[in-house]
Amino acid sequence: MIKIARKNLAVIPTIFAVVFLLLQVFCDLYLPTITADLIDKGVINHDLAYIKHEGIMMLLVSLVGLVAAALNTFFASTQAMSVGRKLRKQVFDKVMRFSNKEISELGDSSLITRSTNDVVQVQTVMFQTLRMMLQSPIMMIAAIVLAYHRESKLTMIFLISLPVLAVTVVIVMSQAVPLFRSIQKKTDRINLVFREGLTGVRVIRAFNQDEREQNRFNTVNEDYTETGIKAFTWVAFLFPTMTLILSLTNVAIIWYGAHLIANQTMQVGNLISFLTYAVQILFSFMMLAMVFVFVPRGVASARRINEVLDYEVAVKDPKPSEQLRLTSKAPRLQFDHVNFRYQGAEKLSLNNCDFEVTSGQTLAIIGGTGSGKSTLVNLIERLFDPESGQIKINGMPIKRLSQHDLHTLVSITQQKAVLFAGTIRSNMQFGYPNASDEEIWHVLEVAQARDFVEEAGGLDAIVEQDGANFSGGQRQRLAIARTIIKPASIYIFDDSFSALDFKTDAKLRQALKADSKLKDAVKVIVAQRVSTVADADLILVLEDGELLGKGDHQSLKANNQTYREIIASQIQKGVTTNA
Ligand SMILES: Nc1ncnc2c1ncn2[C@@H]1O[C@H](COP(=O)(O)OP(=O)(O)OP(=O)(O)O)[C@@H](O)[C@H]1O
Repeated sequence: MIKIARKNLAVIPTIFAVVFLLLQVFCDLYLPTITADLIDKGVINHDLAYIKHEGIMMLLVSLVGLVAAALNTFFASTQAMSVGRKLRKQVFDKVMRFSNKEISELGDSSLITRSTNDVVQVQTVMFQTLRMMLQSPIMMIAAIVLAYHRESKLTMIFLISLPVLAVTVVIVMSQAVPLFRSIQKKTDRINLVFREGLTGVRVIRAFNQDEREQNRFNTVNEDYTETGIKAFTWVAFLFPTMTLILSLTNVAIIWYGAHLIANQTMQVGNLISFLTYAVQILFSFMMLAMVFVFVPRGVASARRINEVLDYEVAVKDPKPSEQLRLTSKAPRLQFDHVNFRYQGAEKLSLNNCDFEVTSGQTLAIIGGTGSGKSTLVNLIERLFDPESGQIKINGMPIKRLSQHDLHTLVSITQQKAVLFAGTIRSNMQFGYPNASDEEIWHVLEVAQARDFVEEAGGLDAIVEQDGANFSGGQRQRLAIARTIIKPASIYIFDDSFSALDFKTDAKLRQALKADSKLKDAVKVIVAQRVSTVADADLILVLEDGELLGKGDHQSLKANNQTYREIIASQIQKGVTTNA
């Protein structure tokens, strides 16, 4: 929490918040002194001028206290909101640098909770620190000193009431704080189940598993609710108990004070101001107890946020001194004996992968499911680094390029087409912000998407979240258009043609080949169908991470058993058209 405060609180507004707080505390503490004087010197002596003077003074002090409280609240709340804004941005920026590995380790639902709920908890603690947490101890100590100064004998009552209050707070907090901590984890769990239910809603219905999912959600929801009720029951118990102690303390002060007045060892004004100090002391104690409810929750949240911010990302940029600069050489992609294994896996997912493709060439990767095709293309994008071997683009090891430069060189259509809520134009400009309408229509035409985009209403047609208002094949074509609108050296299409019918697949590949912008680039096509890869310059045949064949269609057909088997299986199924 301290780390977050140090990094994110602006100095000047924080100082203002503290200064106004101190001013407010001073005014609050000064008021009982004026009251005592007003009664003891003004009322008892029937001195009207003094009463008037002290009355105006009280009014002024109250007014200053009020303005100071308002200004403290203003600075405390704007600072707390600003800390929240900064933290959300920092978490978002960090998550943008995460690869799948980091996201799956931390969990995407948990990341959402951390950037929303946890940030709100930290924000609340920041506000309360600048408002109450500083105010309560200062007020309490100063009020005890002033009360002692007014009437030392009466202060003895606090020797009983304050320890009783402290014991009550400790008992309640020892029960409530662990419960509040576990609420955070349970929020993650609710988000996870809710999210799975949302994204998998069609599958759940198709398998008639609605009831099972509802029960699963009910279980986590009830667990969360029960924990919340238990935690707040403890808090609910705390406040009436504290109010009772406060009232009993007041009764004791009045009772003992009345005796002292009767014995003429104390004045009435002193008793009244002492009572005000007593309320301030006990009220500050209650506020401090409140802070003890929020602080542990906030600290737990701050820890969860720091865990994200301090998370060591596996793929890092090279040191500036080791970084290579981008050059405008003819594109070339090389895999130099690359081995790759997923974390914790026994087997290599890519074994001794070695090939080279140059400017204008098309590399195709074919193989069964789980053979390592996506792994290979993800390595080009540096979603993860190889265990051994090197990947080079334009002769430069990609590990020595900044990720920004690498992503400038590579443009990819992922296996699952991802579109963003907006319009067709905004989705296309995501690939190339300066793209003109003319350029957008051109790539839509190459990607065989022109017809359905025109039908949908042109470039301003709405794209819903995840592209939900387009079919799987249409989404893929839009994703392909977005990939090729970006100027790059290497274009990767990871199984991007799978949802297209044969005719569209063939037309799209032909248009890609004929496109002048892509002419000199290296094209990498991942596919399951032989017809999609047949006209590539180099075809890699993968099976279980092993590179079983390398060559063009004719040579593989003549010499490679696995490739022949793939062709045979597709002819049997009637899949190939021109193999
Ligand atoms: N994140 C991951 N963690 C661990 N293992 C993984 C991960 N992703 C993939 N694998 C494993 O690596 C192997 C290769 O997977 P990859 O996704 O590259 O296959 P693919 O050829 O693209 O398959 P498909 O055609 O079904 O997409 C598979 O055995 C898979 O189980």
